[in-house]
Amino acid sequence: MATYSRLPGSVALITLQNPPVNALSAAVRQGIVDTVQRALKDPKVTSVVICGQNGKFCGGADIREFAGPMLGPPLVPMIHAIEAVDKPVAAAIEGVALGGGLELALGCHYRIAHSKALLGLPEVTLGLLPGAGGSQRLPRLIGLTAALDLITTGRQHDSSFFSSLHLLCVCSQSISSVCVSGQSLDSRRLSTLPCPCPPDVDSLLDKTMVKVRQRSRGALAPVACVQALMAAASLPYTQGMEKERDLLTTLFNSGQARALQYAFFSQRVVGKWSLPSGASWDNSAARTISKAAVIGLGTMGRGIVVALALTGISVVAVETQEKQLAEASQVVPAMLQREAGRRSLATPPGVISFSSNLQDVCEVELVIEAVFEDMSLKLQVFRHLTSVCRPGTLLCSNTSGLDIDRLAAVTQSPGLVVGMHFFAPAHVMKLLEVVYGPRSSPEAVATAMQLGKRMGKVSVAVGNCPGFVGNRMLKPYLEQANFLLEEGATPQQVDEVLEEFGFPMGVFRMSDLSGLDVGWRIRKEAGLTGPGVESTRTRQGRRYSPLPDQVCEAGRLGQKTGRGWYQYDGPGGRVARSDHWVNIFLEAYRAEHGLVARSIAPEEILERCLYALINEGFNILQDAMAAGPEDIDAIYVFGYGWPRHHGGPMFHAGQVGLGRILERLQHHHHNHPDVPHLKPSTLLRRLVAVGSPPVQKWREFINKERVHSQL
Ligand SMILES: CCC[C@H](O)CC(=O)SCCNC(=O)CCNC(=O)[C@H](O)C(C)(C)COP(=O)([O-])OP(=O)([O-])OC[C@H]1O[C@@H](n2cnc3c(N)ncnc32)[C@H](O)[C@@H]1OP(=O)([O-])[O-]
Repeated sequence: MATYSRLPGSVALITLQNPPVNALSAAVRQGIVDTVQRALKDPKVTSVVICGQNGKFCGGADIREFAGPMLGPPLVPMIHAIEAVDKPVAAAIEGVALGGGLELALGCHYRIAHSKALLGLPEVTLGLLPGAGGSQRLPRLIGLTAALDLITTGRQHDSSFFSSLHLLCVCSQSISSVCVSGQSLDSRRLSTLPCPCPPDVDSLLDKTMVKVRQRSRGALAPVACVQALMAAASLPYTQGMEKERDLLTTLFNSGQARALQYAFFSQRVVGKWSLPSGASWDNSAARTISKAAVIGLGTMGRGIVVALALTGISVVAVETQEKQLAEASQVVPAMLQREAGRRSLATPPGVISFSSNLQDVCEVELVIEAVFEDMSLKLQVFRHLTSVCRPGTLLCSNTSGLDIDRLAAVTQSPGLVVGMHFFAPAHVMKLLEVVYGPRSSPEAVATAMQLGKRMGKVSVAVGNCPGFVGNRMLKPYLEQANFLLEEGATPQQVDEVLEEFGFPMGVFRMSDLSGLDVGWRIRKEAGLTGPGVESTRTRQGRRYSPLPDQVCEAGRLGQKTGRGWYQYDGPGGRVARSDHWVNIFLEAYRAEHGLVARSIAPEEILERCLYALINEGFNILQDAMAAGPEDIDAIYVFGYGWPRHHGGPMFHAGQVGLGRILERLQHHHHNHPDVPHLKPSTLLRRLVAVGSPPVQKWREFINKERVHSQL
């Protein structure tokens, strides 16, 4: 709703009220229409101020209402009517003015914002465009070039940025005493103004279109945003608004908008974590950490040190190898400075002290171990930590898939051990998997989740199983990609199909970037390859592809060696070029194993890679290693480059149709009975059997099935 009050004098104050961010729900829109009418009818009122309750102007259209029928007064005519009134209307902006909230402000004749307010048009991130006149009014006010950048990226900025674009005036006191009466409104109605364009407008629009297509492959909304701004640059306002409406309708009805809105909510759902034990975000207290230590200063450890220091935590950074320590103590402060500058931090970074002595962690509250991915080494570190740290210190491991329970078992307080699985580079990547074992205490999980949030991560609580959630699902995906090479595909073919789907990098390019030796070492530890293991295509009772092992044995470890599945300009090179060596190698391999290459359709490549991964997601839900599909989807969107406009693997499964996924998995499993990952999961079968409920209902269904022991 919106409330109406008269300030002393002749100003009417309209206050939007819809916690937590005063989103423009049907009730709020109706409230605005009614209160504006009231102000117009009152002869004593000479000006109107619109503000939001609780120090937040407005977070935009109410996204929760998008799934239902349109009720209440529509936004576009409401904003237009405000712009047309003959009493001056000012938007008094505190907190946020985002999306429809900023569009409402653009319909007002004046905008006054608190210096700390955050503004922007983030609709593109929800698969939409600013469809309440924002795509037409904003460029008329700040010019086409600046509007293109803001609208196609959805970037948010503070009020001083917008003040420099003459969008608003900044004030640092209370906004309640704004006085704007007695001034002419003719030039304040943005819809009546021309759109300032640079002389090379066509070239600017063309370049932006190319850029957005490259940046967000396959995404519809950024392209529609450019098209709407083309209309603003070339058409009168009314026709521009028609174009905006048509484009918005197309986007609204697209699966991409549904996927992106789902991704918005799933990011928030994962913060409200719960464990099978009943512990959850609202019944478990987190400790506030101010001193932490990181053990191991390789790539991951360095990133973690920077991520912690950026939140103001003092860090003891420990590395026992002198050379590595000397290098890290040079590199880490520079990384911190760069990142702190980029983020214009409010909190000063924490102090980092470097040490080669594990004893130096004795005063900290939390330790993150980030040594080499080797169980015996990690066990040794945990044994040592438990003897030197103060009782009550939280001990975390950055392992990407090793058993947290085994690490906990060698400590004095197994309840204080959790996994904190960061993704490289750890100070940049948004995802954090917080891994709990059966003995992890709610306090330890809550503290790790809270710490992740402070570091700006999307933290997801996951169960302790090999590979946890993300890497466990990655395994069948990688496996299918290798099998496809055996059967006749090339790395480029597979990568192109996956990149066309929207991944920033196909599976082989990604493996080259991460380093092929990472998986090689894990397979050696699992006894799947290495000296004494027979070079067959069946190992441990199932189909196995020795292809990636053989590539490593040839000294090709990916970008770091200048060669892997592709060739690069040299060690550390970034640009992948196809390599004749790989084609010859694949031919020789097929000949050796009596395999006849066949031509494989892109659909088969996509289905086998994605559906094997999705199937494992169902197994993970079935095993209660993730609380719900949103957890898996957030992990894939924020940690594995899953295209956000496809929502996440589990959401995508729902979009494709669970029946279809089941049928295709059955088909591929029939053709490859020696690949267990293609065998459809029981949960998938059960969901199909009950009529394929929407993804939002799965969590409830799984819990019920578990109670009745159906899973
Ligand atoms: C016709 C077309 C018109 C127009 O062009 C389209 C739009 O405007 S599209 C819209 C364009 N606008 C946007 O894209 C802005 C989207 N919002 C944001 O970016 C951030 O939420 C914000 C910066 C506002 C606050 O960040 P923070 O302080 O870290 O807090 P938080 O993020 O945790 O959120 C707290 C709670 O608020 C909820 N909620 C938030 N916004 C909305 C909403 N619009 N609606 C409903 N709910 C919303 C959120 O779900 C959460 O609920 P819960 O139940 O407690 O989990």
